[in-house]
Amino acid sequence: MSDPADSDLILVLNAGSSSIKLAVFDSDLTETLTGIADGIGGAGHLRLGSVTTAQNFPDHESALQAVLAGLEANGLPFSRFRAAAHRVVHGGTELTEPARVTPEVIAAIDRCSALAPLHNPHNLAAIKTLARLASGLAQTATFDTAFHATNPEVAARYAVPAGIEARGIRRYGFHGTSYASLVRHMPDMTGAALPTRLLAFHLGNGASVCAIRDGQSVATTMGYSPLGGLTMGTRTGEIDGNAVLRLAEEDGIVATHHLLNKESGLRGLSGGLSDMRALMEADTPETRFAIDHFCYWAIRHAGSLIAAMEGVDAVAFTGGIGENATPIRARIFRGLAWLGAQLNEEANTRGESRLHSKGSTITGWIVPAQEERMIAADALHLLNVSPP
Ligand SMILES: Nc1ncnc2c1ncn2[C@@H]1O[C@H](COP(=O)(O)OP(=O)(O)O)[C@@H](O)[C@H]1O
Ligand SMILES: CC(=O)OP(=O)(O)O
Ligand SMILES: [Mg+2]
Repeated sequence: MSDPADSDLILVLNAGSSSIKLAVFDSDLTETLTGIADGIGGAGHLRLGSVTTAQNFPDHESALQAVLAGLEANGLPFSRFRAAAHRVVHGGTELTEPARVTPEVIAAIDRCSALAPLHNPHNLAAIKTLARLASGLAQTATFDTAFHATNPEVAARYAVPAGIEARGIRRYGFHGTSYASLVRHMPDMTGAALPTRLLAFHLGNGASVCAIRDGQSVATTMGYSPLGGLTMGTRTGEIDGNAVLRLAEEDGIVATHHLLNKESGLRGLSGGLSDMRALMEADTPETRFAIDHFCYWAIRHAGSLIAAMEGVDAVAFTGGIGENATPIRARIFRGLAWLGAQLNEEANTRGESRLHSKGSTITGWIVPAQEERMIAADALHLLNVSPP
């Protein structure tokens, strides 16, 4: 047994569709290491701290094995960790709070796998692999859906009969870990209380917008799965159900699933590129249209969410695009000019956290996504409340 004083670190794992992000935190929530294994499914990379090596990752299992071997090589064997804390994308209606991983929680996550097919199976695989390789290690899970459990029923329900709703066909919403961390950290950043009506844009590969009233989610753009709402890197966003039915009938369910989740969105519109930085650099008519589509739908959905919270006091941008894609952020903020939003162009170009100009009736902010820190904080809370 290692000295418990040596095993005070939290390992956070965020297993996505093609990457596994990791972060290590100490008991003061200081981040001591970050890394990523990406390109899963082919030729990939493992980055730990500032060191990147090219590696082949045929599947998630091999990527996770490489992550764990890399941690060990960096003096971080399992015995140094107090817990492994996971981002789990879909918690359904059963898992609306962070949880210690137990056989019952694993079974509940499994039941949600069909609802988030690009994410949950990988989240679960990481949990099961760690349970096998480090059976004594405590594990916790933080659910992306949990933050939206406060949505009123009228926002969460689809207009389907009760029997269909009872089968779990409802709007859950995602990126909740990111929105929860935004709510927690924004007052420290701005030096003011959290705005009453906050419109938060999480713009990454997956993208969504959330209406946050008094710190609680009241509406969001994603629905039953992370496919709905905004135009995304490879996902359609909103699409008519009958169009989906026709595609499934003509092309089959597997091909339609792949099309909607992996070949659409920016990739579909641009003819191949899903990465916003690459799209901006390419600057062709197709990539320009794809970017127009992304911004138009972000603004149009924003209008719906603003109506749901009866106005807006502040706008926050987070995620890889929200934090870094200067012209995209500018277009979306300018898209709210009809409400009195005025961008400070220089501040936006410099990537400053405060984006609005003096006369703006709505404040605008960049708030870096801190999903991993949130997940580690949840784990520490769970461990301290109910130690193993
Ligand atoms: N400097 C940048 N300029 C424009 N886009 C950027 C920049 N940095 C990152 N991005 C974009 O952010 C997106 C990835 O966001 P991220 O939040 O990391 O995604 P995810 O966590 O969903 O995989 C990509 O489209 C990427 O091109
Ligand atoms: C829920 C979701 O879309 O997550 P990501 O943006 O990481 O793909
Ligand atoms: Mg993300």
